[in-house]
Amino acid sequence: MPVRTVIHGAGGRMGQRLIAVGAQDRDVELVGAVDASGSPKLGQDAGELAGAGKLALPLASDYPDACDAVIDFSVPEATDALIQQCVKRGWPLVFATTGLSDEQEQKIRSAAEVIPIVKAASMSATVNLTMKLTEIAGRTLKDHSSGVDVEIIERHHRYKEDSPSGTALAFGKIVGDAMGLSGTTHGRSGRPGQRPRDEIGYHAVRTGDNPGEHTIIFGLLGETIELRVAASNRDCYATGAFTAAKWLQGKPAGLYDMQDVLGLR
Ligand SMILES: NC(=O)C1=CN([C@@H]2O[C@H](COP(=O)(O)OP(=O)(O)OC[C@H]3O[C@@H](n4cnc5c(N)ncnc54)[C@H](OP(=O)(O)O)[C@@H]3O)[C@@H](O)[C@H]2O)C=CC1
Ligand SMILES: O=C(O)C1=N[C@H](C(=O)O)C[C@H](O)C1
Repeated sequence: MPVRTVIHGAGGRMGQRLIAVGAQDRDVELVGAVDASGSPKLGQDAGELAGAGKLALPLASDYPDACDAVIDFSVPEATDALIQQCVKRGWPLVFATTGLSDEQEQKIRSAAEVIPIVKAASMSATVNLTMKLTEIAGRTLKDHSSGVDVEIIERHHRYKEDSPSGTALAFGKIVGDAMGLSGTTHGRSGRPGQRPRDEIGYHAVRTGDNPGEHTIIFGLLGETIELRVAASNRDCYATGAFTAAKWLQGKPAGLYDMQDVLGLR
């Protein structure tokens, strides 16, 4: 049976790609396209809006009566209402929105005591594989005699509102845990002095229509290793989100991530 899926944030850049990718997937049935109650796009056919042809699925601010999973790519402010719905109805949730407050993060953790949730800053398979490689690099280089400087550069489109990206922060957490680095700096200017050893530097670039690119630099004395992963369009995130929605079927309540979905744990 196809996984009956609701897309939350269906009118957005990612939402439209989810509609287009989901419409082509025989193991998925799109049963809801939810967007903000004030959106001027409400009532439009989600398939036509996504350039995927008519799907008889109007963009709406409310949910259908039944579904097997909700996939969310929206805004942090929508988190409360979204998780209330999912918890009330017992619906599994794939949560992809980034830039949450600590309070919103806590609400997701509480909801995961009741329903199964996959939450990941990136749904892309190659980004998640790069996270595994980053962990290995961090563990391997942790005690290198020359010292190791870790800098994370992320590039995204001009419309992105949060910074650094959720994925850059996730890379930073992985490398920080692996190497015991506790400090952070965001860009540098003026005369900050010599680079402290225990800090991770984040650099957020915003240009054009870049769908997402991350480089993790491990700088030693005498050599450098860089791990770089780049999307050429948004479909890697959409495909990963549907993989997660299928994986969630029959799972018990809990907070999972794409490392669990992809067997990378
Ligand atoms: N984890 C991952 O793999 C990825 C995560 N992301 C994240 O996904 C999020 C969305 O990105 P993107 O698609 O580019 O952003 P967009 O701004 O294009 O889309 C957000 C959508 O959410 C809608 N929205 C706003 N308020 C609500 C609400 N209360 N209920 C339902 N929908 C609402 C917006 O409607 P309106 O325009 O009318 O306000 C818009 O259609 C970001 O946080 C981004 O970082 C993005 C790509 C990959
Ligand atoms: O806003 C985006 O576009 C993206 N956001 C996510 C993030 O903040 O990490 C994932 C991806 O890089 C695209």
